[in-house]
Amino acid sequence: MTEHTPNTNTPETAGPEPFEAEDWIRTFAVAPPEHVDLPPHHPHCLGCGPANPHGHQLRVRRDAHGVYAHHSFDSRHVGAPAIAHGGAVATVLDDLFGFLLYTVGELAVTRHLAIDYLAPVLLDTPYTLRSHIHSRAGRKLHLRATIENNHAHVVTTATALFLIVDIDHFLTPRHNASAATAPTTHEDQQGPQMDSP
Ligand SMILES: CCCCCCCCCCCC(=O)SCCNC(=O)CCNC(=O)[C@H](O)C(C)(C)COP(=O)(O)OP(=O)(O)OC[C@H]1O[C@@H](n2cnc3c(N)ncnc32)[C@H](O)[C@@H]1OP(=O)(O)O
Repeated sequence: MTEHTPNTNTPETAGPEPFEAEDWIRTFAVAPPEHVDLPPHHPHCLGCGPANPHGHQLRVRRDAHGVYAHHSFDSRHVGAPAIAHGGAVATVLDDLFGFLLYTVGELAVTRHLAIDYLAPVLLDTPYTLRSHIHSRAGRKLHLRATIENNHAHVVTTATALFLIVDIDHFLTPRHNASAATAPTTHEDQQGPQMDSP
């Protein structure tokens, strides 16, 4: 059995401030104006936190259709040479989806995220990211997003299922994690099973 060794890459940055969830949820009370930067999810958010030097510091605005951002990946996000790592692209898209919550006015979290990498996302290259709500059914928000280059070519598309949660989801995350140790996944219900060795 391999002994677990601690991650030594922990950055020496200040950790998040005490979680001010009540303040954060209040920002949902008012529909934000269009074409003005929306507030980050919180200052240290990996996707959009301005105080996270290792994050993407995404700046997102609302328009009539949903939300959008102009963004470039850089050498911190490299996967194959000169190409953004697929996980970095997924991070940014997941976070972009999280900004649609300002247009919903309710809290929600990612349950399912699917990405089609249609063409490489190049480093140091400007892209426009767009996201909108495709449909809503009760707690289920079905979301869509694209990444487009300056020649109007769509290089990535994504869909997500976000589920509306109440504020307790964020106030008691450890409780929620232990409560979900044996979840039924959608694949359990519908998808193919891995063969046993
Ligand atoms: C405050 C400041 C910070 C707030 C900051 C917000 C920042 C956003 C940042 C970006 C977003 C993130 O990274 S969010 C972080 C990453 N995500 C997470 O940590 C979420 C972890 N997962 C969970 O905690 C849980 O699974 C929940 C809460 C998502 C769902 O649990 P649940 O409430 O028990 O839901 P469950 O009953 O299983 O499913 C609800 C319904 O959805 C359906 N359903 C479930 N999965 C699927 C699926 N793949 N495809 C279709 N349908 C599905 C079920 O069949 C069911 O339908 P029916 O029977 O009802 O019809």
